[in-house]
Amino acid sequence: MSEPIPFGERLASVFAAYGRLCVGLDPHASLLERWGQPDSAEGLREFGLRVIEAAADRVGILKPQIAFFERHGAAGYAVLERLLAEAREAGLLVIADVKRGDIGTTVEAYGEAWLRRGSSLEADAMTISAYQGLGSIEQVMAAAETAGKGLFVLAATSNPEAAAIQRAVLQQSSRAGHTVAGAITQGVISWNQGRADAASNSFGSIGVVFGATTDLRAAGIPTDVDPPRPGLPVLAPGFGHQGAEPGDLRVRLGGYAPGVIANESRSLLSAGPDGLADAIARRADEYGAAGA
Ligand SMILES: O=C(O)c1cc(=O)[nH]c(=O)n1[C@@H]1O[C@H](COP(=O)(O)O)[C@@H](O)[C@H]1O
Repeated sequence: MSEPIPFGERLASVFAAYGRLCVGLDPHASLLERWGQPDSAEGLREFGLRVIEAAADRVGILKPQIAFFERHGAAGYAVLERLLAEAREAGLLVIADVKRGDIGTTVEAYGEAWLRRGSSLEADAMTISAYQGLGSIEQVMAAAETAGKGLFVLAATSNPEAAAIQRAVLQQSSRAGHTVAGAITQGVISWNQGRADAASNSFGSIGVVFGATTDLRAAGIPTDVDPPRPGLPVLAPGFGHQGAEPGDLRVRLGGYAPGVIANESRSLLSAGPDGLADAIARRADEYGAAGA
């Protein structure tokens, strides 16, 4: 196998070619109905193929939400395998939104499922939870980098219920006094900075998830900071349906803005199969016009 290109480098190329919009592949039952598709594996396949067709060459990043495929059991996973392969063949950077996490040895198996080169579920990156401690996912962070893959660690998510836990202040640890969200963010930044080739990379390969609607300062993540070096990839859902707009990006994300992947799912998918390509192109232009 050829030497993999680091995920952070691939992300930088995608930003340069297409900007930061990421199309969310979230086949909600209500959307399948609106698209005239059955709520079945066949419906998922048709829906997914149309989304990939509309996204390819208009944006550079696709985020399938795995729950909507898991609803259909093995048949849903079979469709997902095909869609992941089609999307990657179409040149899209694919972030599998799986939100996995567990003790170290088990979470390593999740990493192999979604990020191992040649796996039937191979994606370019996955979302992951550090609720069992950032140390529990270190092996996956290392394995992802070796394979040229990325990870997005949940830090300050977009759902309002998250605040009580994510804003809690650590009592004991080298990051005592930081919020949970702040400590995870700093841990990921430090990890990227500790890589041998950190200085030559524009982006690290390990990123975080910040909700675009989240008050990051209140979550203990100051945004009036110089962008970290290497840059921190930030998966930011919450644009579109959840209320954030392209023009808000710099204000909300501050020094983290350069690494932001702006995910939109329902706001784009609700344009239906016929209007989707135009909706994606229009929205990609809006991010560009907002200097975002
Ligand atoms: O990790 C995620 O992608 C995620 C994190 C988060 O904090 N909030 C959030 O909405 N998401 C996901 O982002 C997508 C948002 O969808 P829309 O609200 O329809 O744009 C869904 O797939 C969510 O599961």
